[in-house]
Amino acid sequence: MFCRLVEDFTVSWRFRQLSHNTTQCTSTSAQLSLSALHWCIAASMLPVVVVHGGAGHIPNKRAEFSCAGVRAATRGGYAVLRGGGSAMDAVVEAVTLLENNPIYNAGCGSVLNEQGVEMDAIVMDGRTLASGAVSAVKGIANPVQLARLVMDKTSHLCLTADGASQFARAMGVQEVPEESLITDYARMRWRKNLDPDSNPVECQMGKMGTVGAVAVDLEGNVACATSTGGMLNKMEGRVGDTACIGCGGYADNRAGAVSPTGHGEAIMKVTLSRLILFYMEQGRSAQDAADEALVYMRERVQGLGGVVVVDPHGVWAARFSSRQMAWAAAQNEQLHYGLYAGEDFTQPIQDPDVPHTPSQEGR
Ligand SMILES: NC(=O)C[C@H](N)C(=O)O
Repeated sequence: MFCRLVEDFTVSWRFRQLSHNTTQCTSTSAQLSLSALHWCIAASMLPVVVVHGGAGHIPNKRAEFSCAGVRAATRGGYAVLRGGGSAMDAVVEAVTLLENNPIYNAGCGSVLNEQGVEMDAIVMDGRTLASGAVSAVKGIANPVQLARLVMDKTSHLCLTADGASQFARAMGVQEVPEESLITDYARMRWRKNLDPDSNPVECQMGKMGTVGAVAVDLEGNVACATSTGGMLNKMEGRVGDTACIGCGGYADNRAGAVSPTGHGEAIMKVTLSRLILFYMEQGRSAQDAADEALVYMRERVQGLGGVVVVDPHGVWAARFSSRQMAWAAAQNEQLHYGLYAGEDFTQPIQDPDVPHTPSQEGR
């Protein structure tokens, strides 16, 4: 509807130029006020969804699967938005698809600790600042959907461990056998990590794989969702950044939305998601705010990670300080994606997914 409106004003492609230099508006033939112009520019950039599949060091053999998965999840989230769905519906859809994909450290594919799989997830709605989270939850396929139920059906922000499981049962969420969430790869990494010769930092970096999404819908509402199995070999009951508001995600229609990935304890120390939105409130772009916060996290607490960010007008960024982060974004019927710093490949969203070899694969 918004796009059609922009066309009705017959200003077509010039809006793209004008979005970079609004002072040119005096030369446009359309008689629009500056605020109407800004509104139309913003509307022409909506909807948008940006997804990540975890920051870290992704083994070459898994890189293309990781990239294909974020592209598929982005298409899923974008279809929801194009059908008039809310930003919240879109991020939950995208993260559900990623939780169901065994390549990531979330839902099926989660890393193991001594207790098996313990998962964290969060959602946040930028319209009202409503949020829901679960931590150390076991035996369910889609923690992100349980987090949404916490938001929608309780007066609390976070439920943990057994309490979260009881709530899931009360809500009729189907329990799944733990075995169905454990992949051979997760088992292999767990065993390798127990090896006295293993390097725990390397093990962690090889299996980050948290998933997350941010979106702006046609109404200009923002939302975020993040889901993870956490850190390999974490202590039983460890609550990571993902379940903590302002750390593992934040969304506010007045500023934007963020979903992070990386070393959870570092993310929590700098409240990474809220820090990025704070920088945006000070006037920084999504990209500059993300870069500044990631530098701060590296310098202040030696933490590496990555983020996807949107502002309410649909300006987005996917940034990371780790070696890689699989990410994808959809906007204006274009799919963007990348894995290494500086990559931004594009293809029309309706084109069939073509397996793509990341440019630096094999390094
Ligand atoms: N892979 C990750 O991003 C891990 C997650 N942030 C955690 O610490 O639980």
